[in-house]
Amino acid sequence: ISTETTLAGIHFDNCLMNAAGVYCYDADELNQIQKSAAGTFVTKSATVVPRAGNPEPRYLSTPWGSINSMGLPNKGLPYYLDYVSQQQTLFPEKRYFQSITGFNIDEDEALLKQITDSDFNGLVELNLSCPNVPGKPQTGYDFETVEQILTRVFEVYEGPLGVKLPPYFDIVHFDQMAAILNQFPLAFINSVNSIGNGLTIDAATERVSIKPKHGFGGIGGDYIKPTALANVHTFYQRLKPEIQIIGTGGVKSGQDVFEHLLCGASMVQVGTALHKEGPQIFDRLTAELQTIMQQKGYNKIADFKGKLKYLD
Ligand SMILES: C=Cc1c(C(=O)O)[nH]c(=O)[nH]c1=O
Repeated sequence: ISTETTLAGIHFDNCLMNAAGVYCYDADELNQIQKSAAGTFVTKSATVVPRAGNPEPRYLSTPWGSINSMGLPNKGLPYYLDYVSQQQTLFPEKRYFQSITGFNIDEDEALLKQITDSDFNGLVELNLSCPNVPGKPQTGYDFETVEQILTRVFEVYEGPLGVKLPPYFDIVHFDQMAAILNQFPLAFINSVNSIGNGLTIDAATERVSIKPKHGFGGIGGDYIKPTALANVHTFYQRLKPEIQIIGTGGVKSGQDVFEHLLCGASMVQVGTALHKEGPQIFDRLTAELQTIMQQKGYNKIADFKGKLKYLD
């Protein structure tokens, strides 16, 4: 029973990894994912210069998931490129993900040029969906800008690259985004980022849970699994087969992983549940997925990937 997978022609021993933003801020956290049962890791979305992020409290775990308005705290791209370079030397057969996010198209280009000029041999995850930088709109909801960014990106970058997308909620939006994405030689898309600008409150104190943005933040966890599965499956139906899908959102059990794969994901990322349980979650999720596969008579992911059945 194998939970290995292939993405952009690259083999990973396990289809599970962290979601950008969780357990990936610095070398200490990334080392923990590296040592875990995860097949690889993605770094925290890196910006041109380091950022402290938003004031705390900026993250809250709730019974059904999480809310966050981190504000893109990160060590800056050079830090992560150095770390990944070390890991590439230690583990030459492994490939890693570098998440990046510019605040404009020129920053995206600058970040990609830095990666090109480095010895990075992994995959780039261009984050188009950070919901928590006050004053900055969700790029992923601005279709013209997405098209402009991807046009520039593929003029300047040649390595395997995918985009981290926000969740969409409208069939016409799915059609429009798929039509844009299908124009480009993307290695993958990653659906979904947190559902932006949710609000959780504490009835006892009559206050919001987090400090930034009057308590508004990205929602993750159980709350978002139906939305995540719909986005994964919709893009699986609409994108050309060369563009694979990373499924993110609401994963906390082997069944959740199975559901994302059934909807068409080739890789599955874990955020909120990883934050709660720690990197040993990957042992549990892998074992639970293998049990489900065994019960159903599947030996490998290809046996059921994307084979969700309809009732018609
Ligand atoms: C990269 C910024 C993001 C953040 C953040 O740093 O606030 N939180 C998310 O839920 N998703 C993001 O993409």
